[in-house]
Amino acid sequence: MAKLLIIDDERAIRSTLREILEYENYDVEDIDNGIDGLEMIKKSNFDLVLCDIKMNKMDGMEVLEQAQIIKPDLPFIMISGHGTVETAIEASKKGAFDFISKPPDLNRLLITVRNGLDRGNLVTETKVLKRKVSKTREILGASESISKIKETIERVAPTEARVLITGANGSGKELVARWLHEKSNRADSPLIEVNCAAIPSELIESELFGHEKGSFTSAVKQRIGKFELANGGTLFLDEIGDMSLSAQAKVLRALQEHKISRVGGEKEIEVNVRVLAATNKDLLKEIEDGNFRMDLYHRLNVINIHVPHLTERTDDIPVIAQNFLESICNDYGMPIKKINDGGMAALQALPWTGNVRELHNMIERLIILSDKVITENDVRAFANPGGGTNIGAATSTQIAGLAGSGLSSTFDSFNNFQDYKDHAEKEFIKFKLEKNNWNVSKTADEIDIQRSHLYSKIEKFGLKRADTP
Ligand SMILES: Nc1ncnc2c1ncn2[C@@H]1O[C@H](COP(=O)(O)OP(=O)(O)OP(=O)(O)O)[C@@H](O)[C@H]1O
Repeated sequence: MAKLLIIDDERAIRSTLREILEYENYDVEDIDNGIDGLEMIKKSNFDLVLCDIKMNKMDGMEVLEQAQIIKPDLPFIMISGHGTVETAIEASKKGAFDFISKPPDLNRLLITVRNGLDRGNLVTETKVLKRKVSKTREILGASESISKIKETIERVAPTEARVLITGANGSGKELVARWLHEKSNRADSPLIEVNCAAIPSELIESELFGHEKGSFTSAVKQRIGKFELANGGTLFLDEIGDMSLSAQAKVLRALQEHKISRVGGEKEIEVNVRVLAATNKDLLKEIEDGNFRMDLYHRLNVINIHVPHLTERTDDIPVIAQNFLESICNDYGMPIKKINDGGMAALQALPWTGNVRELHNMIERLIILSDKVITENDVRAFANPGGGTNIGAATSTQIAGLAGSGLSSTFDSFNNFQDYKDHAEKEFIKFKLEKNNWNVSKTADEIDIQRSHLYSKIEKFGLKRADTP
């Protein structure tokens, strides 16, 4: 039964409304002033409020305004004996659902209340649905390549085909995987993600297939692996190019036989899982170098979706940037800022080494640091300090300065480019980790790479906190 509150300082009006509404089976409470009315709104869950405009202690418009802060979705119907068009407009501008005049017309009152309640339900339902899909952001962009990707998703999602999603970091591979799952017949079952780069190679098999208690030193209790957890649904193997060869052999067997066994277990367990995989590596090159199994590659690569680099689809930047701008401003609860034409053109000209993820971070930075209108100067000034977007920022004088500052002897100690790059990368990561007290998430955010990548770099360079043995 819907719960209604009447706020009106005229006793006769309160009892008339109450009688009519209770007759229609609504649960009604009433109060003669706005201050107590607001207290009641705070404490109880009303579905709708009917509120007089002209009241002594607190004006109805003020009640409406304050109620909107406490319960922004609560529908308000304003009542007035002085029903003028102006008042109605003012009330609806402030967020009232509708307006009725005194003395209330029975039919109009009932229809307005019913509509108000319907609207309230719709708002709640929409919020619930939005929350449900919130992890799957719309794939923005209308470029030819993005339109083709969307078309392929529609076509391939409802099938059981395995899909290998390729593309650079932050280009949207995971988003594509999410949509393949959402639009599949498995959408009601789980989508389980495994970031193969984030898991040390000795633990990946246990992560994927689970383990029996006591199967290795730290296996203190039985563990269910991701293949089993994804049963009936989809398993997304992200960064598959970083998976160890022994784990690859086991994944291959699971794909061929639809069976797995837990580490240290004898039993074979049947699994019904659709596998999607993603990588930023060139798997054919990895095969050539002996790091990836050819047979697994063919199993995974039934359909290939390649997500191009953002610089190959700069036409999409305005639409993505505008969407990010609105959603971030909304999240911060601030008025939506604007990007002027110069600012947008400057965004389109950046190198976007971190792709759409970097664009998102950049827009967030611009919202925080710029004034109402984001200009070309703002884009230049706040281009990513940690990533590669600041290309051109180091002047020739600065470079000359570096050469004269003793760095030239450092350069000299490296014979090849790769060694120097590794050294520079290692020192940079070490510096940032130490600066952030080895908070990996914070460091990953600051230097604009995925946490999983940071973990694999830490492993690759054998980095350790100064205080660990
Ligand atoms: N076309 C797009 N429209 C809207 N948002 C996008 C789009 N492409 C990517 N994003 C957003 O950019 C961020 C990075 O995307 P995602 O995680 O899918 O990239 P990825 O290629 O899987 O990255 P990585 O290789 O680093 O794991 C996410 O927040 C994602 O929602």
